[in-house]
Amino acid sequence: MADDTRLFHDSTDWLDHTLRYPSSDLPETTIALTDGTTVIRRAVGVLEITPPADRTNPNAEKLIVSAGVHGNETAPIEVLNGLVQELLNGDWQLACPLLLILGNPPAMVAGERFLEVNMNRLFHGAHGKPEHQGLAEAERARQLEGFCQDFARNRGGALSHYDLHTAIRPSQREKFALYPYVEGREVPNGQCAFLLEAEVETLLLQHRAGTTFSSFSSTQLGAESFTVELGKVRPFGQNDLSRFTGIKDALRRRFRGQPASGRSDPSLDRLTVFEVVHEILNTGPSFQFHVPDDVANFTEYPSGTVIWEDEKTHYRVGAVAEAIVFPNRQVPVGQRVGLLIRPRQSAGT
Ligand SMILES: O=C(O)CCC(=O)N[C@@H](CCC(=O)O)C(=O)O
Ligand SMILES: [Zn+2]
Repeated sequence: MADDTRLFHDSTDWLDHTLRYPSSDLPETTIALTDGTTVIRRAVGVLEITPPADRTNPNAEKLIVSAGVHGNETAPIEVLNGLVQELLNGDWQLACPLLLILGNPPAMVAGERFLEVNMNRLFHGAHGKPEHQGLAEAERARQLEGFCQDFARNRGGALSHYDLHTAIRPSQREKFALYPYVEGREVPNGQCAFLLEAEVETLLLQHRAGTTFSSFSSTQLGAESFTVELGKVRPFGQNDLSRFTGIKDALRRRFRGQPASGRSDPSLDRLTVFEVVHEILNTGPSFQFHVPDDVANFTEYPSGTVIWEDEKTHYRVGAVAEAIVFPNRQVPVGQRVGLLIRPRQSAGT
């Protein structure tokens, strides 16, 4: 068992510490576990954990895992905190470098998606835009980018980033991942197998680079990055964590450097792949969104349905039915109101 009092002071664990000191600029603190693993608390809610130099890293990788970029998406935060506690308890040994992030501590305390501005639109340099100057969430996004850049530069191994979320709406597909757009990139089979191991059976291919955390890490750091939606938003303590054992077990397996489970390649057929056809943006005062507020993610609309309109345009579903993901009319002008998607069409179809 580690002496984690220097890391977490008077708090019971990492999450408790993060919620007690959400906006504090605490100095960096380092401890060594009895097995030689180094744990650095780089900032509130940010741990960089490195196994001893003589330990093998069988999967030759390093991992960034983030949760709580939206403060009210609590289940993945609880999952990550549980894994940290297991490691500090000495339940298992770490094989690869980790950067673990609880993204937006003040919003976590408030139980809100964000306080001033949606932090998952502030990456990839967007934190530097004039309209975001002085906002705490922009400063946090800039700080997190810096930690990720240092980690990518200083630690060896192939980099993956999993940014864990839960969705506002119910979903016809409970768990799904989004693969940020990087020109020419194909999802590696090993990543597909990992998603399936985590019980994530649906993958959505983005159609252009954005300002999300996963888009930043894939484009700027060359990581294999995914935003992973694991269920529905609920307050701390109200999550049924038995619905999150897939991701917890799969991450623990990677942290320990164990080989992927023995599923053979044909199992990859179980992954259903969608592509984004159209990103709906709030175009301003005349914007009308015709999708009801309570519609579930992946609800399908037949060809010809008018989805949104404004004084200049109306958008109709094309020749093939399209499904809605992340419908949310409560976003500022210029931001995403939803994504329209359809099953990926293979080349030639
Ligand atoms: O349920 C919702 O409407 C939002 C859930 C969520 O936070 N999703 C992410 C997806 C990011 C991506 O496109 O990779 C977000 O909206 O930031
Ligand atoms: Zn989210």
